[in-house]
Amino acid sequence: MKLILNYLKNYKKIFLLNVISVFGFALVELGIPTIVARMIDQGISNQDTAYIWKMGGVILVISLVGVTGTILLGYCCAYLSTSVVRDLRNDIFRKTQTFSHSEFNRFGTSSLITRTNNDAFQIQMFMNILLRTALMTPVMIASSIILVLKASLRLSMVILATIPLIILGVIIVAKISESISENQQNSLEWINRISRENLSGIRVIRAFTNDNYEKKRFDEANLSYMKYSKRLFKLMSVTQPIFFLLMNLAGMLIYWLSSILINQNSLQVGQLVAFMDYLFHVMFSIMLFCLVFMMYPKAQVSARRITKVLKTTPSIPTRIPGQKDGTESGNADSSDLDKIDIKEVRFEHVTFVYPDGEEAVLKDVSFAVKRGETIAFIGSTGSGKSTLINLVPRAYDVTEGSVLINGEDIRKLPSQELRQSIGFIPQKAMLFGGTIAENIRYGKKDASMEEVAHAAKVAQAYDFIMEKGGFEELITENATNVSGGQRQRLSIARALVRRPDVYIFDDSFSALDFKTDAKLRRELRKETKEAIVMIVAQRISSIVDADRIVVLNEGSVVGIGTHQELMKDCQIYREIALSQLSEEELANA
Ligand SMILES: Nc1ncnc2c1ncn2[C@@H]1O[C@H](COP(=O)(O)OP(=O)(O)OP(=O)(O)O)[C@@H](O)[C@H]1O
Repeated sequence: MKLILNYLKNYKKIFLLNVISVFGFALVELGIPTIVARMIDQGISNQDTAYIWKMGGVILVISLVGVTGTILLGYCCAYLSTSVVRDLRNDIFRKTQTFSHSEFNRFGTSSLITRTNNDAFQIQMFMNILLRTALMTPVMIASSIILVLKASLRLSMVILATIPLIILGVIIVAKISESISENQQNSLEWINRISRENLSGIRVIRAFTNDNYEKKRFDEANLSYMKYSKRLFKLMSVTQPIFFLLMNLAGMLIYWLSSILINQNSLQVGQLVAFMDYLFHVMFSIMLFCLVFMMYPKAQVSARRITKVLKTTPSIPTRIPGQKDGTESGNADSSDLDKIDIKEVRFEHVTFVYPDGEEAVLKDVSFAVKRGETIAFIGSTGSGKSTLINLVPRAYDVTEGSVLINGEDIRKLPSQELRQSIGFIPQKAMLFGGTIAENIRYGKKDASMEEVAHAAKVAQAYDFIMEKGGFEELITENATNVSGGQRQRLSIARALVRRPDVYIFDDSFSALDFKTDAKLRRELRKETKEAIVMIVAQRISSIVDADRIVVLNEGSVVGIGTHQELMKDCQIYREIALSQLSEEELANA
């Protein structure tokens, strides 16, 4: 509720219109029965045709006001609920943009998608009902009760006795449905996760003929969602008939009492008709109120899940261009950000433990690299190479020790400005939907066509781009129309076009053939002469000519030096090298 009110504040005028239309609607709904009662008791009983015509005219005018009010109410509700949910989705999206890897790991991608889409939709549905009924229901209930009391005190007792029963029932139903709704949302998250994995991993699933296994996994999640949805529907299907039964019983009691009162001449037929109308309005308003109450737990669960995202403080402050801090919205481009002129990257006794991990993945790592130098990292899988280079763009912050940029602790530098000066080529090349040119320009939004083409040439991507039909060729979803090696070369071009101070290649040449790898490195050397180059590689041939090679073993540095120095002094490096190249090849390296 607090979440909705916070966002509603931005739409005060429409909200006011919403309130006015609610009162208009209530006036019409309650005014007509009073006039009908008069028509019966004064017009029909006395056969006063003129009076009947006059009252008929009043009913027509009031009905027209009612139609206008209803249309206006519908418009305001739709406008407010869709606008608030759009703002909410934007804020969730902007907030997640400020998250560091730790927050992404904590929430999980599927959960963030469910919160942005489904939870926000639940809020929209709830708001739509809430805005229609939250104001109208109390107005209708209060006015109807006053009118009912005025019409007949004795008959009113029946209604007044029924209301507490209904309210008690609603509270019980709301309590029961809250936990069911929470489980239902969690099941939906589960379905989303399996769907995502299945759609993106379809090739692996097929290759391992695990279609049936995946089907079972999906069925399980789907069944769980169905189980909780069924429970909610069952609850509703029991609640509604009981409510109507209660309403009919009250109606029967009123008719019975009325017959006695009419016989005693203490009630007129017109009054009874109006009374039944008011009774209907009281009950109907309470029913709408019940609906809000029943939807409330579900919306509350969604609001709680969304608030959790919005209230999360990123462990590494990230300023999105145009935003003053991590929460405000902004539309500025990354080119509006200043760049940090990086001249040196230094690791001093760096130890790192993942937020959800127990053991240190990096232990007391120290090295330095300056402009114009290439530093490479090698080691067995899981030795901590990717973790190490991810500390440079502040995907995570160190646990102990420090990473220094130009002698200053990285934690004191604004992360976005720092990232502006880094060209990161991840282990798993990621391309976006759009043209090849757009994908390369992702590194520099205002890059000219010459710059794009040059980057593609250096990355050895130009020839295959031409063969594919040029830079305007579309990359399909999940980049299925380019091979693994082509994907890597495009993501290298994307970093090159940026001309950053620091290049970070995380095993980015692994899918290239030896010839292309060698040619690419030759071209890269010319391009990155003035920059800091950090390369993670599995292949010795990719790093032999680096100025310095850091050998990692279980998170610790076991050797630093040139290829020749390490061949002499580092046992682990020698073993890796000899497992890949012959003595002769190594001697010529
Ligand atoms: N997000 C994470 N949370 C917890 N532990 C992680 C996370 N990412 C990696 N690790 C662990 O950290 C260790 C180092 O992983 P890292 O990816 O840095 O190794 P690597 O040397 O790059 O391996 P590879 O050559 O296979 O890519 C591994 O034991 C891995 O399981």
